Amino acid sequence: MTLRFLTSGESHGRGYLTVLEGFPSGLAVSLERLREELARRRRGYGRGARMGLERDVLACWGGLRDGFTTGAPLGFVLENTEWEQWRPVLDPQGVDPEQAEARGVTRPRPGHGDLTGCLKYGHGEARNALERASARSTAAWTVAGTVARILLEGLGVRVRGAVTGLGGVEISPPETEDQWLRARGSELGCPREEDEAPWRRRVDQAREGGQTLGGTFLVSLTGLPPGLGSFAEWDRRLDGRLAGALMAVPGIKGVEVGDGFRLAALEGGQAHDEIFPAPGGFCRRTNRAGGLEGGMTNGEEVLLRCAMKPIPTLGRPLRTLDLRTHEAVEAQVERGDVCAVPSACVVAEALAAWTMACAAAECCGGDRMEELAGRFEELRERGRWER
Ligand SMILES: Cc1cc2nc3c(=O)[nH]c(=O)nc-3n(C[C@H](O)[C@H](O)[C@H](O)COP(=O)(O)O)c2cc1C
Ligand SMILES: C=C(O[C@@H]1CC(C(=O)O)=C[C@@H](OP(=O)(O)O)[C@H]1O)C(=O)O
Repeated sequence: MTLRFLTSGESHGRGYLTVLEGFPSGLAVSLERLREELARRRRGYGRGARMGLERDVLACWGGLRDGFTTGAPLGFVLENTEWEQWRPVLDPQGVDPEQAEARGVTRPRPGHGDLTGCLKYGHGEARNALERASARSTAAWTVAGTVARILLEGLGVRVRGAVTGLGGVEISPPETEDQWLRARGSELGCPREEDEAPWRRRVDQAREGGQTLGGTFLVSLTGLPPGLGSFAEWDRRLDGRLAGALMAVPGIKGVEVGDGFRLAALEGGQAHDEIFPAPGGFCRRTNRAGGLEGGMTNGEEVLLRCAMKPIPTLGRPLRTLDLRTHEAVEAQVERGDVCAVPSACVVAEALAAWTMACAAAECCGGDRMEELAGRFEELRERGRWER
């Protein structure tokens, strides 16, 4: 069994549809929980005006009855509350030509999908491209990922995230459970209060200069048994699948597993996590591998670090070409975010959860949650190896 999801929708369109398939019956899914993660995804000092104007209005279309999955495909609708204003520009059956022209984007923004989207799909201006390239779609992904996260929680697996750098101001990763918890609730995704003020100053400084920022964040998954994923084929390797999922978050340019790039400079004797006997089994004293060896979970914490590039829409625009006149111009200035790293972290948590839930479902199968949970527990037992 595998899980899959598809979405349809545009950034300023009517909203997003998300259809999820392959979930077992009997999983308790609370819409409030989905709304909580959607609210987290909107967070962040440095997000633009739109976050204040709009709400994520979520409804379930199918697959849930009285709070439990039935085994049927799950459908969710996320309405865009600004749709009526945009209808003349984006109506599926007849737009107002004047309004569509006025909202055309002919000066593509370097760093966004505008130019290549036009070339690829044959559009004369970038409205169609940016509507689907926009990270607004990550709200729909967050819905799917949160259902996966709820499934993982039912198996005793936890997913956490924390921001570790904004605009070059790096901080140390969370060290305690309280710091992870603080990061979860903080609008900056920040594990420690004292680290927030320098980040806010950095965002203010960028905004005043018409600039934007990127940053770094961590995603952690704990409570995993050894043996999810496989080395049997390249596309079953879980490190590749997780990195691919996180790399798909708009703006992410780097993903590191465990000590990642730092391992390259070490000798083997310093780089690997030695295995020691422990009462009833074995243990590790380090986790440089980030919980993944041979394309499989090894039972340690899975730790992934992502780097996000600065937002491409700048108040002080970059040089580009006009798609109609081919003259050198400045890129289109749209309202936008100065920094979206804390939001991207929530999306990455959701996609990491999705990928891990797929691996769990593939490994343990089952039409009912109790079957999946039972087999997952067997895997855990096996992994204990009398630990
Ligand atoms: C939550 C979130 C919000 C974003 N907000 C904006 C924005 O307001 N303006 C913008 O130009 N890019 C924004 N981006 C980044 C673009 O979506 C991204 O840079 C673009 O899709 C190209 O990324 P890629 O080259 O990694 O695919 C945002 C990204 C995320 C994850
Ligand atoms: C709407 C969201 O993010 C949007 C992602 C985005 C982009 O270009 O990726 C551009 C901005 O939209 P607009 O140009 O309409 O202001 C963000 O607000 C969201 O996260 O819900």
